[in-house]
Amino acid sequence: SVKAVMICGENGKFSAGADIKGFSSPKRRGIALGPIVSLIERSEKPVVAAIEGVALGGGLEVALGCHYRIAHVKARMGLPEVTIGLLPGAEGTQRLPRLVGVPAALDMITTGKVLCLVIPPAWPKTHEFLLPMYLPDVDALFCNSIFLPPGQPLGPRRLSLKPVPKLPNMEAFLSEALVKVKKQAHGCLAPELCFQAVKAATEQPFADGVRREQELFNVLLTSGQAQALQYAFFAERAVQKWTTPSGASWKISDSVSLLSLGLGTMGRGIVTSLVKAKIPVVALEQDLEYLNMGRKAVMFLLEREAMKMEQGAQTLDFHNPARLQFTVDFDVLRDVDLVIEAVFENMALKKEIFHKLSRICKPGAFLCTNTSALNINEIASATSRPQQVIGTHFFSPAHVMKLLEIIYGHHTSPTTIATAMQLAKVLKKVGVVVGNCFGFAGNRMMFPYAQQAVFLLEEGSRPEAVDQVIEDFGFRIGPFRMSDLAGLDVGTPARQRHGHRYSPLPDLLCENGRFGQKTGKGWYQYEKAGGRTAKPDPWLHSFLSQYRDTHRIKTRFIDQEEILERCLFSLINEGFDILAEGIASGPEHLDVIYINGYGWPKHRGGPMFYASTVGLSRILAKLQKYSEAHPDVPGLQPSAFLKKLVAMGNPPLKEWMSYLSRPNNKL
Ligand SMILES: CCCCCCC/C=C/C(=O)SCCNC(=O)CCNC(=O)[C@H](O)C(C)(C)COP(=O)(O)OP(=O)(O)OC[C@H]1O[C@@H](n2cnc3c(N)ncnc32)[C@H](O)[C@@H]1OP(=O)(O)O
Repeated sequence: SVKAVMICGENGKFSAGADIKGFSSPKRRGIALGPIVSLIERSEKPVVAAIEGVALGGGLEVALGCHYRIAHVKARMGLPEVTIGLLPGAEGTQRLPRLVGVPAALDMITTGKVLCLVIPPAWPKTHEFLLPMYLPDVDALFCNSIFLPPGQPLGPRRLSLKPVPKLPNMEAFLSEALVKVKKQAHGCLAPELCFQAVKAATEQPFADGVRREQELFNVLLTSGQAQALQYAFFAERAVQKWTTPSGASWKISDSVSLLSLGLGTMGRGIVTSLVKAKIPVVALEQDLEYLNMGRKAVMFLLEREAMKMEQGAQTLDFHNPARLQFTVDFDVLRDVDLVIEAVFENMALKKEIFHKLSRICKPGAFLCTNTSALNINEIASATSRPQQVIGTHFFSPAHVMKLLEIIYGHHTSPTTIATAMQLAKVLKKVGVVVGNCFGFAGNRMMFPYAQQAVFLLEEGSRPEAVDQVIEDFGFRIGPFRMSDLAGLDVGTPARQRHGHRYSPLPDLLCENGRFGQKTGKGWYQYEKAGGRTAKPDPWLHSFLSQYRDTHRIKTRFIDQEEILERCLFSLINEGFDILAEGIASGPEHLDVIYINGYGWPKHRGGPMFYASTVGLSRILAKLQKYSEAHPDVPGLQPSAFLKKLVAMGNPPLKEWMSYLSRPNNKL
């Protein structure tokens, strides 16, 4: 007597797909979702997927096996398997191209992007709750009637029986698409295998395509990259859970007002990011000329962001003074709830400003500093409310980069930490709480990495060789291209001495007017000042030779292994010290910082996860070897904590912190 079946989710969500934890569980072995989807499709009774909230991964694949799909206007759909190192392994790579065509299916499957419904303006508003599923750029077949026509044969509704829509130039299209996929993958395997699975749909009958999908799925399932990406998925969520026994919290509501102080590069990005999050913001500068320059730059950024959004400028509402105001009048400080200071990186200046803030701001206001390295306690000491002072280290460009490093000082209260974490959440950033030390967690680990890169040049390597190795590893940009981009005159504390070997090379380049891209010359040469295309520079090569001759440094050939290990293992080594000192509360925190703030390739899981896959004993042995060969080079002497973990038999990453006796009392 059943007429039709409707599959729906619970609590406003259709399905987030397979349980990601299960992929590494032995219980999962042998269970497959594809045959269940096929069974649904073969049903003699019509089956409808009613999609509300998210339909992701295996969830969307179930919907693709149904004969009809209807969706709530706010539904979000996607096949994000590629982001966790897999492919849609429940026949999704074969059904989706049959439904939406190869270009749209390839785009969804190889990027994992999650799509919202785009409702054509002409559609009646009366059916707001359940609308036919409609995705942008998609074949009209995707829009189904919400009424099941009685007695309609189900054959044409079974996607597996449909042909993949032809393209006039399929072969050319696929070769171009593969080039694009490889370029964007930066060494990650899953996008290319996703591509291969969709390609199979264009070449083979459904059943053969499914077999190919399974083969490729199994390759990915057992790959280290899938494990790294799944670890990163859970690590990102774990580090954002910050609670205190007292349950300290702070809500950012519409009535809260924030002030950003300083409209340099960082301040501009911070203001843009606050406006994007719809938080009322006042932008304050000390000087009218800087204010006007800053205003122009912020407006430019906001116009660009608005263009990317569906309803554009209207949604951001940034011409409304109640939402965004520019001023040089420090009196506005009296009314704001939270200040983010982003002035020049200079302790005396920051202290002067914090003293002023502390005098003018209302007693409850939180005072955040966007320093990237300076001592939070010293900044807080200039105020009468050190408990409300905290570091909020944004990464450039601040309206794009996902990381917010949150640094608590000696006196910072739990409520202040909770506030900064809440700020990160509202800004859709990943907030990671760390302790106070020079460079905090992220930059402190970056210093030895940058230092090693320069030492390698002294010893015989070239910027392009070092960058190539690091980029082949998966970083988007190597240390020298990055240095040229940021500007060589932007203080990299890699030049600090502390009684160890120090390389003056970056300073010498600055003395020669080579500040990087902005002057058209740095570690590389560029087509013009401000140019972006880095070319190896013969001038630099002969400068390096002369430098080595002057200092009687014997040039030697440095292989790729040494470049990679000295740069990355010194960074990881510093990470072990940071953990031992309680600056970060776990290796996951350092990994999330590196993936979201420093371009560490996600498919390698972050530096500490990578260390666990390389093996701690190997890392220790290599550090010992390099530090013996270069006893004067800082950053290569193995961390005591690393040695301890090796002595304890190389325990798994999740147990590392249990080998430390000093618990971190704030986190
Ligand atoms: C039976 C055999 C099956 C074989 C199937 C083969 C093919 C199928 C493959 C897949 O389906 S792979 C999974 C694809 N799905 C995803 O990648 C979705 C991942 N999740 C998200 O994108 C987001 O979590 C969300 C669903 C959009 C919700 O985001 P929101 O910001 O609202 O909350 P979160 O903090 O992210 O998540 C809450 C909570 O839920 C956990 N979680 C979410 N999705 C999954 C999942 N797919 N598996 C396991 N756990 C998941 C997440 O970790 C959070 O947990 P807690 O931190 O609160 O413990």
